[in-house]
Amino acid sequence: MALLRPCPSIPSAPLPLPSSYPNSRNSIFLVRRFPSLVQSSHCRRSLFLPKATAAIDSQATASTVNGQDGLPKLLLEVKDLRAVVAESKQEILKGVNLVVYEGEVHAIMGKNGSGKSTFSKVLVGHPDYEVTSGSIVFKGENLLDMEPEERSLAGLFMSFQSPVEIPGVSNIDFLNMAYNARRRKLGLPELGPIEFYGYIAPKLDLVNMKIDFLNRNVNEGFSGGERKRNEILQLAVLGAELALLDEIDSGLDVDALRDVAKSVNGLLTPKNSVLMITHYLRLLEFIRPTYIHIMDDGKIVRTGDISIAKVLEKEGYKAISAM
Ligand SMILES: Nc1ncnc2c1ncn2[C@@H]1O[C@H](COP(=O)(O)OP(=O)(O)OP(=O)(O)O)[C@@H](O)[C@H]1O
Repeated sequence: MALLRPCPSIPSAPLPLPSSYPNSRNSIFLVRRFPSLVQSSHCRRSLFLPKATAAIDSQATASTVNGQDGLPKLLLEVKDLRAVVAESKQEILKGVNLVVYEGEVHAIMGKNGSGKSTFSKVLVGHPDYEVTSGSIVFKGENLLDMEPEERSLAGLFMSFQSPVEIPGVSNIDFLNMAYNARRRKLGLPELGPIEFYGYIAPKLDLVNMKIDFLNRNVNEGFSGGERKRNEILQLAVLGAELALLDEIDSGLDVDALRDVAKSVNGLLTPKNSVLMITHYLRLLEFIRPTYIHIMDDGKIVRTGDISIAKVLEKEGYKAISAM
């Protein structure tokens, strides 16, 4: 809660979200992840000006990664990770091991219910799950010691399988606050609404989104494809070192899939990494993974290259277990 800032015009509690709201636990999680956003964005709602100004160059991503010896740096190391559903104590992750270096693209595939989404949610600190043993080290720091918001500020980004709506918070305010939270963490000055508009406007082209989406409330009334594009816009704005993309291909038509994949490829640099969850080869043909992992019953049971996905597409998971 270190970033919680007072806003004179609204009460200090986070936005009330109706308990019947679809994905309301995820919404609450989002609010917990960025407690400062919701409050501050109320203060700034009226400040958005629809005219572009000069683009502001972001230093947010570049300054946190180094690599003096020229070798790729270890970004994420997960060792024997076990996790249970917090409420029922049912074990979902049963000893996950994974190593991600900067510049790599990893894909996790696996049958429905094998634990893929749970794994990515545990990485970002979703409160539905408790880690019972194992370790997660991100950029040399113990991720399990960090609050969800700290993880995000440290450079971890997650796009949800079903991106949530945030009623009453405009997209541009949300993104401006999230971006400024990251800049504060990096010791950089915050961007005001006009400067931020200059920063974000060129990124809309990258995800092929119309400008009016910025003034709409976060994901409210967005189609499935628009939500996915909006997630990638968030990623483009925040510039994460490790992006966890959970089924960004689901519900996309073929053109939208190509657009979203192109946007993700446009964000890849030798210094950042992507961990994507998918069921389909078609995404992996657009975003070529360095490694493909197969998850089964809460563990990674196979790791290989694109040929694994090809076998899977043709012959199903039985063929993988026989390999
Ligand atoms: N919060 C929860 N409460 C109860 N059960 C849960 C919870 N989260 C996950 N599970 C269970 O854990 C198992 C793994 O779920 P998870 O969503 O991680 O699977 P997945 O591999 O991502 O599946 P899919 O491919 O269908 O998206 C499932 O049996 C699911 O029902």
